[in-house]
Amino acid sequence: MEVVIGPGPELGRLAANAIEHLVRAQPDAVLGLATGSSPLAVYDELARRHAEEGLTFARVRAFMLDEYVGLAADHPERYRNVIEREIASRVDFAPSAVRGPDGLADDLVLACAAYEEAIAEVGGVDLQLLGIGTDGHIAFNEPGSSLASRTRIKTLTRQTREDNARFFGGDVDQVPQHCLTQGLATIMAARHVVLLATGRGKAEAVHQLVEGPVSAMWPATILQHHPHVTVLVDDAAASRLQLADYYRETFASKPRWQGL
Ligand SMILES: N[C@@H]1[C@@H](O)[C@H](O)[C@@H](COP(=O)(O)O)O[C@@H]1O
Repeated sequence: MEVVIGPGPELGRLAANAIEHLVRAQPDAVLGLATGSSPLAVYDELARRHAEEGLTFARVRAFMLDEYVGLAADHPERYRNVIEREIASRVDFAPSAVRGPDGLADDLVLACAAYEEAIAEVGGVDLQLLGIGTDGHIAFNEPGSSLASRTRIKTLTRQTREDNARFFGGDVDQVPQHCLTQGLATIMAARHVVLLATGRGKAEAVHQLVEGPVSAMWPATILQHHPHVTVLVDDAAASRLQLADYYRETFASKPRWQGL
């Protein structure tokens, strides 16, 4: 696990570099897209590079991490619409190149199985962007999630619904209770995981992710078993890291050709 500590915009550029490097080398790469505020700097940078530097996503396929159950098709906070707004509409993905779990399916169990199959059919995710919840969840894998889980229905914790209420006019009751989410094993199958976290609210989750014992109580800790994880954090999110100085020193002396 590589930990990079730096200012927010720099983190966005580093993640965008990794994506650009992948997409230029492999134009039909498969990206994993995350919602939430953490990846927004990355999406802004990718949109800029598309507009100004000709970075193209014309052959890229993309899979979303998760989706609320039951939000109307045109609800602005439905993750499918969020991804459309924040990135898909700003670059040149082919129509239907971006897929997400169907939170409006009549048969949600079947929809989850179909989603796993769709990811497998394209050969899996090459680079997965991730945020992290204050309780250590990734995608919507709440504490207690099976470390071997696959895409399935989950119930959101009160904490997550309160954290996300800001997107629903501050009203926690408007935040759905259920979601469909890639499982921890689904995420672990991605070939490179790039996780972004900023702000003091994420400091404990980041500490557990990087330095805590692997435990379903902090689901993100499963990433310690992944061979290629990049954790991009600002000073505030890094403030509880015991080995912060070592991570800083390591990154400062890293050969630039190595990339992330
Ligand atoms: N399902 C999403 C997660 O994928 C995201 O990582 C988390 C953190 O969001 P933010 O980046 O806004 O703090 O929020 C939601 O719960």
